[in-house]
Amino acid sequence: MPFITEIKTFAALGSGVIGSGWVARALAHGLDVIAWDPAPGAEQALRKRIANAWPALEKQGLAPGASQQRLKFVATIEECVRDADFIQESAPERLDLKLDLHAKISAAAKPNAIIGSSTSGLLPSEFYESATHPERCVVGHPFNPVYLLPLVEIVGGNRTSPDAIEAAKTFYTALGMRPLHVRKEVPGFIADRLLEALWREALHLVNDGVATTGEIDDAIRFGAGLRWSFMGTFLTYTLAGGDAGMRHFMSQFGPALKLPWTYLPAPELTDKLIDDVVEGTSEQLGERSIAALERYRDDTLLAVLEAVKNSKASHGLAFGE
Ligand SMILES: NC(=O)C1=CN([C@@H]2O[C@H](COP(=O)(O)OP(=O)(O)OC[C@H]3O[C@@H](n4cnc5c(N)ncnc54)[C@H](O)[C@@H]3O)[C@@H](O)[C@H]2O)C=CC1
Ligand SMILES: C[N+](C)(C)CC(=O)CC(=O)[O-]
Repeated sequence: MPFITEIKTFAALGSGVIGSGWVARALAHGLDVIAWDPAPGAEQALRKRIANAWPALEKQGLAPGASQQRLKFVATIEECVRDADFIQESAPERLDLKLDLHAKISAAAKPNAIIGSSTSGLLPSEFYESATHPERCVVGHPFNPVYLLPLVEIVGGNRTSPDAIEAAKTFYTALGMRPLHVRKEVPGFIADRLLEALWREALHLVNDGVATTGEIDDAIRFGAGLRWSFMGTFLTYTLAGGDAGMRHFMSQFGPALKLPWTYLPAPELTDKLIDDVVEGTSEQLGERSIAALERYRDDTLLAVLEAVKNSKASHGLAFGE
């Protein structure tokens, strides 16, 4: 039986920070949404969060027929998923809770409706262990705020079908997102593995009295953070190697990885690792020269700076705040 890819009804289980973000995105894309959350007052809190997100979604542009009125809040898991074409779970990050919840969700859902979990890093093979039709179960890990940030990491478990990954990609793309298939099932996936490393170091810096949280945030938001909005670390460091690119960068700064700059153990800088990094970034460069990519970087940085400045001014803030 083919998976459902024409989605009219979206089910959201768990309507906290992330669940409400999914609901807002789905409503803005003109879907009917059914939500469930066991907390007292959850419906009111959800509707308040959506109303708060709506002006940004209106600025971005709503799909025809999009309306906050198309949200229905129900009292049981079964009512939430029974008629859904796509199901997204955003419950607390606890393995036992998700294991139990997915056994119930998948038993009550249409057998060919894709089920996605927002988990930040738990393994789908583990929490979909008791699921009915586990071949349609995936991770769809979003980023906060879910209704604006495009990235969604898609991860399959050991029983997920490749067609389910494709169906999830199709749906998330239709929701205006940028799916990234994480091909190996590893804890933390790709993005949180990176973010957690930064987070761990930031906490060490605070703990050691090196910097305040504000100073650390300044170190990110006035430097690499601006670059990261449009260029990842590998291409950024390719440019940091000058005309000689990544190979020069690796020979100059590679040894610093062995200095105690961070508390994380560094990988062995084997020839294979260097070659893989050089080849990967060469592929990313494509036909573009370093100079052309520098112009792209500079133009984009200026545009981002201008955008950040204008947006802050409209909120009564100076650029340096
Ligand atoms: N907060 C973040 O920055 C991000 C979180 N995530 C993931 O999204 C998921 C949800 O996290 P948040 O929204 O941040 O948490 P949250 O605490 O804001 O919301 C969790 C919601 O789940 C509800 N809940 C409690 N027990 C439940 C159950 N048995 N079944 C269904 N819902 C239940 C709670 O009432 C609450 O409304 C987690 O798996 C988390 O790892 C993913 C990306 C980013
Ligand atoms: C802190 N976190 C692990 C929940 C963060 C995420 O999963 C993604 C994000 O929005 O940064």
